[in-house]
Amino acid sequence: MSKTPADNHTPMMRQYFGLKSQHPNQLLFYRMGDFYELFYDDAKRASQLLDITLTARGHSGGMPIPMAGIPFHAAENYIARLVRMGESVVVAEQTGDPATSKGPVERKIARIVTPGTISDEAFLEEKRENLLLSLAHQSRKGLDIFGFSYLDMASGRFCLFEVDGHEALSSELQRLSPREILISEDFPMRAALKLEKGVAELGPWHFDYESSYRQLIQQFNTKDLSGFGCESLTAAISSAGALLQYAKDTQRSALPHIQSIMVEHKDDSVLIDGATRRNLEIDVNLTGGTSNTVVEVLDKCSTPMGSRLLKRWLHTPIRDLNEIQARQQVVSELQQNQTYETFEVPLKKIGDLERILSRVALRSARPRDLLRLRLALEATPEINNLLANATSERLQGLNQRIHAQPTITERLAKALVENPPSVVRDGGIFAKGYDDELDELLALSTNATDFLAEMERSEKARTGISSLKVGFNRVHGYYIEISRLHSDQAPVEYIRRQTLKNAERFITPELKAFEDKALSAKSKSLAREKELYEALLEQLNEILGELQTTSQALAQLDVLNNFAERASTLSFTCPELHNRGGINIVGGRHPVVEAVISEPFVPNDLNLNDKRSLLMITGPNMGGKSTYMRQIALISLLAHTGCFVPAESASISVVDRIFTRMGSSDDLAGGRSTFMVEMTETANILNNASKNSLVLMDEVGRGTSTFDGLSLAWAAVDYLANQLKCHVLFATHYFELTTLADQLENAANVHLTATEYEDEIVFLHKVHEGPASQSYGLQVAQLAGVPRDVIGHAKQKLKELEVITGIEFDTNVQAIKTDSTQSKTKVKESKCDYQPQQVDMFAQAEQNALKNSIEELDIDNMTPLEAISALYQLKSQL
Ligand SMILES: Nc1ncnc2c1ncn2[C@@H]1O[C@H](COP(=O)(O)OP(=O)(O)OP(=O)(O)O)[C@@H](O)[C@H]1O
Repeated sequence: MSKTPADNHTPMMRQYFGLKSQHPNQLLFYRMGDFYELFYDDAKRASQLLDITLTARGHSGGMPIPMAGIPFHAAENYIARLVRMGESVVVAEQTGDPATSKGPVERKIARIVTPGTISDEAFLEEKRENLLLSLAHQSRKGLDIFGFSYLDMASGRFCLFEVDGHEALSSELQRLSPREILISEDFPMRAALKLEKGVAELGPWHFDYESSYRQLIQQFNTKDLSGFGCESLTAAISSAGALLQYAKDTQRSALPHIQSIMVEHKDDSVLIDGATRRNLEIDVNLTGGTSNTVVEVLDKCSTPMGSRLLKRWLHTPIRDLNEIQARQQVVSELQQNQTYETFEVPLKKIGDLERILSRVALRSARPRDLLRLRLALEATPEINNLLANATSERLQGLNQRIHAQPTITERLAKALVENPPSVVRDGGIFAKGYDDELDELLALSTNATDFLAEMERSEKARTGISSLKVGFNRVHGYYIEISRLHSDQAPVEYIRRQTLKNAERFITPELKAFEDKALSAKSKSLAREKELYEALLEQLNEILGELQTTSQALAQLDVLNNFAERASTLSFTCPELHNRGGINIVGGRHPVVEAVISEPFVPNDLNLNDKRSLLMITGPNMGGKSTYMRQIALISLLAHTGCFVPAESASISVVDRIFTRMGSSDDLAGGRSTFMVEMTETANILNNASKNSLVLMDEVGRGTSTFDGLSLAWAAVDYLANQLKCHVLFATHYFELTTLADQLENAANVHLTATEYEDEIVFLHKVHEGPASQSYGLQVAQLAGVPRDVIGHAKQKLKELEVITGIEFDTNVQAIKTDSTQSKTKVKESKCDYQPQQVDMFAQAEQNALKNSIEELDIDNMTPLEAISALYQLKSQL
């Protein structure tokens, strides 16, 4: 930014600084004729981000002005790119007339585009909600309380809730994955949030509780907030006030589509922390992409709003049995006779009704939005008809909420041309016959020549003057010209306008009226179209509430219909949900792995109950342990959304939380090593799991030394089984832990099988009772392409360890084939008898080394000093 005193700047730059000072953190697009120009730091930043030329526009205050320019017709494209990068853009338009302006043309901020407040279709991702989140912090009774409120501007969905603690804060941030976050400048956890892009820091007064409260009651036109059940959520209310004001400022209008505020109760949903959400790859895979995710397999919704609602359901599984069962009933009903197919066609016509309605409310809907709205409304009676025969209560309820709107549908059909333009500005929106005045104006501007020729013909006939002509000139406008010879025959109502050498020119009241109309017909028709358009929006806004209800019901119907289609296509079954404890699954499958692999997926059972609440899972590398555990979590998660599940049958007790501690990744940016991350996640589980939680832990303890790791894993299993008594699947390569499972009353061992057949190892991916026998680590390493020399060396080393420990290891590294289709009659399963190997092996090796060291000591020839130092050395080997 320029450091020169304002007085030294040109008047235009002074105007620029005036506008810029109101938006210091946003990129200011300053309109200059056919360009938007950015100056100083904004120019530098935009040129970097958009890869556009950084140049200079003259001097001001004695210094060159860095400038980057964008042609105005291409601006939307650049703005969209910037917003996607998390930037906010402020557009200043010329509002004065350059011809009459003294000094710089007047300019005003015309719009503000920020990542979290966009509603324009071009800027939005179809299947992703675009959330603006606001966060406020309070310390209450020594707890860190975080007030959340978030708004999906493109649908008007506005929610709030509170959580305590940092873990919950980051978990919620991950669940909501907002595009823009508002925090107070004094928000204490700014750094811990690790937020860089899309964070707007506002003055603390924006979060003032009293004014926030007022903001909210004004928005909803209520006396207080008790009707929304959020009176006690003071931190959340503070955040919501800041959010609402920010949203209004950016839209520069009221927000009529925000009609209510919803309180999220954490007890209503199955809590899923950030790590679990990542591990389960709900809509984002572990590498950050969207392929091979649950959503990819599950989303065949007919409308974008259905796709977005589906994601929301998957991220917020519910615990209310009645609600789950209501959804299940609908899925069953729609699945019968493939009823879902009949809904797909009309649902596809509904399109993105939800977002169109928001643009209607914000008065930013485009003519094509209205066309799509019309098509959507035209499809609703068909859906009503289909639902008329529904038997489930939920479907009947949805039918009542889907309001066909014959009056407005008819009006839209009459109003709009077949192919409306993309913007209102250029007109051409309304069909002939919709508005007489507009028709006339359009006829005037397009048929002026016809009108004049017709007038000339009729006037000639009426007056009998053959030399009569109707013409136009810029100075005098329209006229009737009669040659001097015949001018005295002009009818009395002809008013003389101009006398030429050989002719007289006249005007008539009719021609004058035509002139008035024709000259301004174009601008008048545009103005009339705008007027009609606004009236149409106004009329739509009068029934906005009903339209929103309709669109919400249609989105629900779409998701449930999609569940029915998926259940049929992918052979999912309806799970039984209850509160009796335990999880029983027969023939369960992993929905994503099943869809991806070319071989048939091997289904597996699960039986967890009070007497068997913890399963210790062992088995060879590549055996399918992680897949098995993840499939249990996913089946459980899907069941809590009302979706059917990939299993032959499933009976699942409602869980309060799903925890997973799987895979390993470090968090170098956050200053945490792999082991630290692993332990933080473990601590979170041990501190927060309850009897009703489902806990999946994979290879806990492997990130540190064998003994430390084993001891930690041992103690964790003991705590989970004895203290927490939750449902636990614990996969491990520490075979020692299988003895613990034998000792614990409510734990059992299961293992995944592999078998050797004709010098080949075949992974059967089948879960059996009892512990596994070996890891096949070297074989898997060879399969992974570890060089033969290294495998050979490893085999040798294993042999040496065998000699030291006296234990015989399996070094028979054969050619390995992962073929689960191998006929089981041909293969002989490896025995599953427990042979403690790994840890004992190291323990034995260390004991032997210590023994050798003692034996090597020549005590007779040692000085006392040498003896004591040898003793220290031995002790250090313990
Ligand atoms: N039930 C199954 N049916 C068919 N293929 C399966 C099954 N389970 C796993 N697989 C296949 O085996 C591969 C390895 O599975 P997974 O990663 O679950 O093994 P793991 O036992 O966890 O291995 P590691 O101990 O090395 O982590 C999967 O990528 C999948 O292709």
